[in-house]
Amino acid sequence: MRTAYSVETVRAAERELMARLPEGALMARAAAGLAAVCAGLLGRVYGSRVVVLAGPGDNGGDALYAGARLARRGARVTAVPMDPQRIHPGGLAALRAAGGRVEASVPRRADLVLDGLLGIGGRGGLRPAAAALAERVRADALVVAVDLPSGVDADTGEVTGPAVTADVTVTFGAYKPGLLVDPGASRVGAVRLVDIGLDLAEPVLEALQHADVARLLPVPTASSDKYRRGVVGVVAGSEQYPGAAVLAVAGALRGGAGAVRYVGPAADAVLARYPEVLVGRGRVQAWVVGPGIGAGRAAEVGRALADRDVPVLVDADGLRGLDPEVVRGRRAATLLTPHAGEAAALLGVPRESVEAGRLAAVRELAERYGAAVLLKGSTTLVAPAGGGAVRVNPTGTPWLATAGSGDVLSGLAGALLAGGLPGADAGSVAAYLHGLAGRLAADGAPVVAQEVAAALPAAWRDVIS
Ligand SMILES: NC(=O)C1=CN([C@@H]2O[C@H](COP(=O)(O)OP(=O)(O)OC[C@H]3O[C@@H](n4cnc5c(N)ncnc54)[C@H](OP(=O)(O)O)[C@@H]3O)[C@@H](O)[C@H]2O)[C@@H](O)CC1
Ligand SMILES: Nc1ncnc2c1ncn2[C@@H]1O[C@H](COP(=O)(O)OP(=O)(O)O)[C@@H](O)[C@H]1O
Ligand SMILES: [K+]
Repeated sequence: MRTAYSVETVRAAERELMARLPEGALMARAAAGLAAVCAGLLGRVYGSRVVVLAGPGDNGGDALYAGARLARRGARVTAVPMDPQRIHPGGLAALRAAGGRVEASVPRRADLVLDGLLGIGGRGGLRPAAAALAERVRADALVVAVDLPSGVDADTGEVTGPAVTADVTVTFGAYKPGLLVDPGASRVGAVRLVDIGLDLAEPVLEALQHADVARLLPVPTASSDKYRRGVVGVVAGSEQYPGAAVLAVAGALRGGAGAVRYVGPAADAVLARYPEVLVGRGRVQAWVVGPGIGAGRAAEVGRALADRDVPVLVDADGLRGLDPEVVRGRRAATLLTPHAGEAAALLGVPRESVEAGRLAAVRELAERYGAAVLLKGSTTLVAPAGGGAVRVNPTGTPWLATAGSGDVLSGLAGALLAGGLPGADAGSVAAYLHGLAGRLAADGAPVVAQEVAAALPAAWRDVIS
């Protein structure tokens, strides 16, 4: 599991460690790690041109000390302060002692730019002086962000004004949520973690890895039969959108359900493609309600939710006007799977504010409905019902933004619910496999939803191998 920690937790761990170490030891560790990554990126340090954008706090200090290390190895290092009156004194002295220079404006030529403007102490978008420096960074230089790209909120990934876009981010002690959640995540480039010895408490964000998913996947045993493996009931599709039913069923079959039971007006289309499907109501171990059902089918959603002891996944049209009290009153797991537009409608806010603040939105929905919530999109997030760490999906590809791929995800997550996984596990494991299948199926070219479903067995095998 990859874990990310809040600024508050990182600061507490830093205080605890600093009390036991000589002054400056932590910054020295950070700077040494940063300089080592920069040296690796440069290849040849001697004679290279390095620009240090130096902010007023310790982030600037890290960058200046790293610049000093590179200068000692023969790099031509120029520091440009954001505010000449407020620059890390120790870092500045070290850089000067190593032969580095300080200039008021960004030099025209650089091989590598260190963004040491703001780290975890940054609040809001870059102020004008910092923004002006960041904008002058030449596109042909490698940009290395110190701890995080300046202008990205460390706790949320929000970007509320100008911000740096890095090729590589060297982060210290722990991943911060802002490095893993969009829009911040799109600005970090490759992330390198430098261990500085922090002893961290609870993470606020976590990302499953192959081994975690392999451990969670339900696998049949000698005593399994189709009922024990789990029957998924799929309430999906309409005369207008029969394909949604076929795709949700495809996801459920490929998700390891013992059987799939289809309820709705698209049975002919479903059976033509999947003769193994049962048609009509009956006992199930989880319901998937909503993909492509169209408006005005609230009664069917209500019927599934009223089965309070059976897990239910609600997606797409099923989410319209969903009553928090009904969901909160359930005993079995409920998993809601909105995209940003559907989440915005549930929260009564504009879509843009969900996209700008994805973590806050998914947490708010999980809290309001007392349910696990999977927020789809460029960084899919899954919040558990009772609070606790949010999962961010590390697989996936923008090629998945294709009609019907969300229907496949619903069926897949429904099968995992039927297999006994709790809501947030079912959602995050489904997102992981779905993302991996999307990558395998796309392989750099356009993909359609059916192909994502067809690639699920390959994704599954990849995870357990
Ligand atoms: N924690 C750890 O374990 C370790 C931490 N380390 C390092 O310390 C970094 C944190 O340092 P930090 O606390 O000094 O804050 P930092 O990010 O430099 O920024 C604060 C300054 O920025 C300013 N400012 C704020 N917002 C702004 C804006 N929008 N636009 C412009 N200015 C803005 C703010 O000014 P003010 O708001 O006070 O006017 C203040 O002066 C951390 O990221 C890591 O690199 C490592 O050395 C070792 C281990
Ligand atoms: N930019 C993106 N990057 C990665 N995945 C994305 C992106 N945009 C959408 N997706 C994924 O594509 C799927 C689309 O689902 P959804 O919006 O419900 O579409 P549909 O209703 O047509 O199936 C989701 O799994 C979502 O996470
Ligand atoms: K930075």
